[in-house]
Amino acid sequence: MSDLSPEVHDEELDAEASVRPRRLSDFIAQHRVRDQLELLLKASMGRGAPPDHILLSGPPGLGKTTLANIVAAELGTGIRTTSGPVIERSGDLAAILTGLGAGDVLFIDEIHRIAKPAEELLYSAMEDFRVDVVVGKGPGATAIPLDVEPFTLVGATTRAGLLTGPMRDRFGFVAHLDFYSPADLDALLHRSARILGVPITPEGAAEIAGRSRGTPRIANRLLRRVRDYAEVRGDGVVTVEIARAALQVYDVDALGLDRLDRAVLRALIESFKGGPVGLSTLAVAVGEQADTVEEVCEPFLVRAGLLARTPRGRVATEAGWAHLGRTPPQDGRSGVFQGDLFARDT
Ligand SMILES: Nc1ncnc2c1ncn2[C@@H]1O[C@H](COP(=O)(O)OP(=O)(O)OP(=O)(O)O)[C@@H](O)[C@H]1O
Ligand SMILES: [Mg+2]
Repeated sequence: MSDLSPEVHDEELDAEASVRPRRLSDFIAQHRVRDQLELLLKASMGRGAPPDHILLSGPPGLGKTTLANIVAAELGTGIRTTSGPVIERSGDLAAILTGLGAGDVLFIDEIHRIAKPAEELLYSAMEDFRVDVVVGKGPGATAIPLDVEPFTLVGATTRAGLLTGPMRDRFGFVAHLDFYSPADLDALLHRSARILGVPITPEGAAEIAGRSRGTPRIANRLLRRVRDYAEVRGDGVVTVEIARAALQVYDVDALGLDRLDRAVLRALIESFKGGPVGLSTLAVAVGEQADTVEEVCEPFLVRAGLLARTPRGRVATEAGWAHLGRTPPQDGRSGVFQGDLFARDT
């Protein structure tokens, strides 16, 4: 996995923990979501009842897990963490639900990947704070109703579109996290550098911020890599020169694209003449899972205006061609995206 992938590396968990904000006031940017959450939490504490269930969606590394933990910290309650793919049988989920304390937060990561029977059990728990556990099989099976303490479900998903309607409807608060601006990431880098004890100049921080693909996790990761470089090849201070030299070593280009992003763009342009080409074909061309290309590379390539998703497939934009230093063919047959009416972000 590359340095720019927003997914978590194992050895990274400790490093992330040290800079992870604990309270809402430490959470950088995303002001709208922050304000809305603050209202929701304060109102519920005033009433002495747990807040509505909360759904957090957005690309990897933007702060969903961080916010889930912040919700519990602000409420002063316990938090139980699990994830969709882990809950295979509804019995697993029933055990978790009945073990919750009053007012606890249940955090289910990747909630779109929860198995169907467990999902149905979750409906009644979310709505009525009770679950029916079926014991036995066939005609002799009986449903035993069990009470669940009032709790708040915090669900996180990178693919809100994959959630079923009934599931989405049961969340009283839905927040979508968006990519961070370079200025936000700049503030985040200064905060992380302070916590890690890394001396950094304003220009050094700005250079890293601009190449972090709008993603806090990547900004923090690049900061750690640049710090390594500064300590080994410099005097420990992260300056703009050090940041540039280090990011070159780590193969991060001026827009923050990494090797896989560039491979996707290059395949699209060089192998498929700019598209349109289907996602799975494109994924095979770069030797990656379609999911990874769709969830990790594409959101950023689309946001950077280099690639567009159309009903006919993926196409490179003019900026995409230009980023690879190429001009799109002018024969009218190329897939250059001109911003047509049918473009949609699916
Ligand atoms: N708003 C923020 N302010 C400061 N740091 C942040 C913020 N958002 C995220 N981070 C940092 O980025 C890291 C990644 O965030 P987090 O683990 O919450 O992402 P995620 O959305 O849960 O990603 P995934 O979808 O991969 O689970 C955290 O360790 C945290 O340090
Ligand atoms: Mg997470």
